[in-house]
Amino acid sequence: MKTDFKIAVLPGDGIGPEVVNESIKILDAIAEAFHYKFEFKYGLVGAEAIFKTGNPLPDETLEICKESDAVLFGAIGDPAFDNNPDAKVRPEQGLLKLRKELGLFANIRPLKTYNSLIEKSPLKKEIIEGTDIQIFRELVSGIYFGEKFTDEEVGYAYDICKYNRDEIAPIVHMAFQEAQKRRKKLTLIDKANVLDTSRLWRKICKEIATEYPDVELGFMFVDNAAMQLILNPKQFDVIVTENMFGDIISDEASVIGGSIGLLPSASIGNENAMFEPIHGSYPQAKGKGIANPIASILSTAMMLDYLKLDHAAEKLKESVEHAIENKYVTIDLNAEQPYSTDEVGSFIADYIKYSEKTYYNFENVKLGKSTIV
Ligand SMILES: NC(=O)C1=CN([C@@H]2O[C@H](COP(=O)(O)OP(=O)(O)OC[C@H]3O[C@@H](n4cnc5c(N)ncnc54)[C@H](O)[C@@H]3O)[C@@H](O)[C@H]2O)C=CC1
Ligand SMILES: CC(C)CC(=O)C(=O)O
Ligand SMILES: [Mg+2]
Repeated sequence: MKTDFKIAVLPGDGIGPEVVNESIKILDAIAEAFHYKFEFKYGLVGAEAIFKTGNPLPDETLEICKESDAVLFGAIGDPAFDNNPDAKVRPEQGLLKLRKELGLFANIRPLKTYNSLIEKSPLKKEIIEGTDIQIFRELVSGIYFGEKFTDEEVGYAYDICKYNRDEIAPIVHMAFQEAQKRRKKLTLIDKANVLDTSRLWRKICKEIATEYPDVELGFMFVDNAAMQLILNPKQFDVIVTENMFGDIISDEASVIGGSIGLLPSASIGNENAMFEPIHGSYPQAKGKGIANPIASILSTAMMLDYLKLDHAAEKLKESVEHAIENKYVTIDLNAEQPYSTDEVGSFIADYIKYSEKTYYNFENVKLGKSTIV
């Protein structure tokens, strides 16, 4: 079994470095508890990379990612660019190019509720309790990657949305396969009453559905889906959707869980994989130690799953649940007694180390083997 892993670490901008730092702390704890070795190689991306090199995705960063077993990504984005519509080079271009170059066609965004956080959501308890959704967002095509044009003088611009079968079918298969492992319900969210691209998605979904007869396939227009997600989220099991709709509805859906700072994601390709919170660089919080690190930490758990370190991934998810159940959370989830980004990360890391050692001791005593710790 492989025990040594090369991890590319791209902290990025704003709160990116702070939350990724907690993920590294967690991986150090996992390495100690499970006897794995993680070798970290850091790369520049986003605004930080533009400031230092003029390029939002330097070649060296891409190389580091391609040579790694997995990529851990923080967030990019900076007000210097958000407030300047004339900027020709932008941090977001670095992230988009990275996803494209690594072929990360499927962005998987799980969403669930935690019993101790139910009251944190502005939505009613009976509506959200027990919500468990997997959003499969297409990540390297669609309007974010189509041809663009701006004529500032006349005030004219466009962004083209294009899809072809090869860009749609792989993620649809993935979503069907996930639904088969779960409650066997897949919903395509689209705008097929208006968009040709959406009609193509529907056609391909219907064709592929014949290969998964045990899964119930449904369709919903994105405007209705935006409403249904907060009116009745439990009707959804697995959602599959195009790039921009997936981006928007997943931020909306994060309200169900209580904070966007909880939502992780895995961006999967045929040869590479990257793990990133769904949130952005939250520049207002930069350096204040208030950012919720759990989205990054749960993205790390998804990375451990991807690396087939199942026991470590389970332990990490259990440790996060333990922190949440004990209200060891940041200000977005507990304004009365908030813990800092660093304190939440350390609490989770310590739980991994302590409880894993206890676990091994217990097992060894039971099985009569020599003690590992
Ligand atoms: N994947 C990425 O790197 C993304 C980057 N961005 C970039 O991030 C910058 C800021 O964009 P916004 O639209 O403000 O989105 P954002 O996700 O950074 O922040 C929106 C709001 O979500 C909350 N939030 C976000 N992360 C949180 C965390 N870890 N803990 C607690 N609360 C958290 C805050 O209330 C914040 O005001 C922009 O430059 C944007 O382009 C936006 C989305 C994704
Ligand atoms: C900043 C965008 C490129 C990405 C985004 O909002 C996301 O992936 O959630
Ligand atoms: Mg987004």
